[in-house]
Amino acid sequence: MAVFTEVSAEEASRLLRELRLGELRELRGIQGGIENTNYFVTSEHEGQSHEWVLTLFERLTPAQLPFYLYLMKHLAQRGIPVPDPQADASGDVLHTVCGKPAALVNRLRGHSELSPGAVHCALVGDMLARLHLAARDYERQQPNLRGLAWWNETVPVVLPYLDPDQAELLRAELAYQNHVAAGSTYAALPRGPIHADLFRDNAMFEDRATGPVLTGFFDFYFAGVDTWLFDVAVCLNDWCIDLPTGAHDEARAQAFLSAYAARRAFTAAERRLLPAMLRAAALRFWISRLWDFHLPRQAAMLKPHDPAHFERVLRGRVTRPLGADSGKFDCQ
Ligand SMILES: Nc1ncnc2c1ncn2[C@@H]1O[C@H](COP(=O)(O)OP(=O)(O)OP(=O)(O)O)[C@@H](O)[C@H]1O
Ligand SMILES: N[C@@H](CCO)C(=O)O
Repeated sequence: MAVFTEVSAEEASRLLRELRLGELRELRGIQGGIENTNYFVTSEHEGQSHEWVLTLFERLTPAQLPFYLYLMKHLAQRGIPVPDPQADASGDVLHTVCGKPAALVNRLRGHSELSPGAVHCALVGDMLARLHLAARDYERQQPNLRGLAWWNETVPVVLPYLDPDQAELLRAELAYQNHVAAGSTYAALPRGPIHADLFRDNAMFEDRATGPVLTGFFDFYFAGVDTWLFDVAVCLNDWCIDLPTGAHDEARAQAFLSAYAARRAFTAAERRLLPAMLRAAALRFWISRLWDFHLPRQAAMLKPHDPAHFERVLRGRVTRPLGADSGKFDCQ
């Protein structure tokens, strides 16, 4: 469980009172997650029970948080199923709990699908395109704080922990990504607010008689303004791979891309840079996992993610680009 800060029932009750959400009935630390402290909260208001998620932000600052919280509100108001941050009497959605910046959002129904099929990937592709389009008129600006500038800063910090072969791959890939980002095709990529961390464990589904239904995306705390293609690549590298090997699953990748493109057609620049962005997305999570693994923080119980997984994914994206097996890949 990633509980970095213990929240008492008194603290949680105080927040519920401030937000006029009724009486605390249950407070439970959440297993999973490595960035923030999360609790499930149940409140009772006028005889009705309500489920919430309380997040205490451990690394993000109060200056960075309004971008994420108001983005979630913006999307929720446009019908994208995402948690809606609850406001106090003066309309503020950023609160303080145990001296930390905190937010309370509605709990999404359903469960994560950790072994997705093509049908789940298509639902995610469709909703991701809807999210990109719905966020176009979001006015706050904040870059992807885990983008190229952060990779350039962090690679020298993690390099001393790597063997020569890994260090060579990391240095070479970073140089390649700096080169790609300096080019005119990259400059032509459409951009806007992106989720930037939309892994299998950041979406919920409900199983209905007619098939799975996507009940929402959550964990927007790595969102930022960046290329839409980077978001697409992050999803392809997680939802549409065989986890043990990191290899693409072409049926799932095709389902994801076709559903996305049915909502928003990919541009010529996007089609050209998809292989490079798949490498960028693998590099991003290899670096952050190396950083979390070798420079860990204190937590009541914390399982860092395995960095070797994204080293494997990156090697795969370099040596076997998407479509290499079938000879063709369609993201029209
Ligand atoms: N709004 C929500 N509705 C339902 N469940 C949620 C919600 N927010 C968080 N959870 C649950 O809490 C768990 C941890 O949350 P989350 O993934 O946001 O952790 P984190 O530490 O903030 O981020 P990360 O995934 O980046 O490590 C999730 O796997 C999910 O089960
Ligand atoms: N999704 C990330 C963790 C949170 O950023 C990973 O799997 O490394």
